Amino acid sequence: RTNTRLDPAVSHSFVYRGTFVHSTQQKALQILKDALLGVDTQGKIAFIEEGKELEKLSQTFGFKTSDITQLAQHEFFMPGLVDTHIHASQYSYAGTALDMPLLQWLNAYTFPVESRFKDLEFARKVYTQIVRRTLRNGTTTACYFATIHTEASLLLGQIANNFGQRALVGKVCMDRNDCVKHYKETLQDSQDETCRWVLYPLVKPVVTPRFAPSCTGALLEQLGEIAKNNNLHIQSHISETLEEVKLVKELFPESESYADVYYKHNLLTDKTVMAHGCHLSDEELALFRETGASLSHCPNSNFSLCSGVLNVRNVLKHKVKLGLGTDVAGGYSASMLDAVRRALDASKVLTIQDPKYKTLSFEEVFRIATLGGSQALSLDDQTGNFEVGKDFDALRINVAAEGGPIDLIQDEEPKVGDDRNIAEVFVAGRKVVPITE
Ligand SMILES: Nc1nc2[nH]cnc2c(=O)[nH]1
Ligand SMILES: [Zn+2]
Repeated sequence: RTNTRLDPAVSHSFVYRGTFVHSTQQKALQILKDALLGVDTQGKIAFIEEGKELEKLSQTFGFKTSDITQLAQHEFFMPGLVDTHIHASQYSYAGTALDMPLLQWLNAYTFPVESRFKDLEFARKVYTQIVRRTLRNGTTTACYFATIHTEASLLLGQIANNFGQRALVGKVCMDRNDCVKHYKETLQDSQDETCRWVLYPLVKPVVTPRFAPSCTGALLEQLGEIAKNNNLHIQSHISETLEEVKLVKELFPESESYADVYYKHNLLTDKTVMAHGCHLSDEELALFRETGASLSHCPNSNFSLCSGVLNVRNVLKHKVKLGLGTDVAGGYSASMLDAVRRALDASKVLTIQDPKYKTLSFEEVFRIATLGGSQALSLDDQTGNFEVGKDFDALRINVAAEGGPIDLIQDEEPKVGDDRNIAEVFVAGRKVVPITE
């Protein structure tokens, strides 16, 4: 299917004036009032400067005052949210089946549902719904797990691209599954199928060993090779539960730690994102730092499956790159704003357990959900904040949205909103929400 809406030739340059909120390396939350932001025909940020520079900017970039869209008092732009870990294939049962710990949950619910993605019509239905839902919730970049089925995984990439969502899409690899015996593949198939990929402007492949217990050492070895030879992104799970850590110790007795299993197979690189990491040791975090690998914090999932609580302060202390993830359907919500709230809750749990633990501020979590996520996915040269030269991935927030969840009482009050406050979503300068098809 061709989609003229996504043809770069039809996009126009534009300018907004008003409040812009984003994160930088120096400041967790920077609020730019009365700023002018221009987007070029390639969807990139051409300038972001103070309103008083209007004269100079309009001359340099050749726009008229009448070309500027003025934001209202109760509106602002923020960077798009980056979901660093989400299972698109598990969306059909999100919000159910959270009554077991991880390893039982995988066998009882996950593997049987994922087996169904051999059926492309089922895949199309679920994948269309998850892309629409996450876009409406402000996820401009998603790092997806699909299933072991290549055709369906390619379809997910096509759907994300057609709706205009930036995405990494992973065909899941697993050659070990003793519980749902037909839901696995041979080593050779896993390898060959991983190498089949169609390129879209917004969508890239990500090498995806499910996690160490689903893979033989030989498969991990091959996937590490493929990633290295093609300079590909890598994603998996690590140290989500204690039971899983114990299992990995038994399956890979020659490795010093869970992180060492991935490290030995060349799967910890500066383009790797590992989900969870709740039970990683300081030595393992140091290995992440050394290799440039990152973590995806998925607090809703960690609470829902009673897996653990990630000590984010300790991760940041080790200077490991960190993003936020929904981990649908271990996490019951596909909303990154939910992930933000749960990340704050997780941090407060640690403070309740130890009053000396410094709770994360909402500014810090905002940064992890935007700039942090882009760094965790090694996409921070393209997205994550409003720096000149990056793509314009942005949410137009209306604090006083009609039918929204909050009331404006005093102008400056910080408030917690939800998807009803997300009026418009832009990816690479294209308006992708409201969805027009
Ligand atoms: N939460 C979660 N953890 C996993 N570990 C291996 N597979 C999965 C999965 O599908 N979800
Ligand atoms: Zn997961």
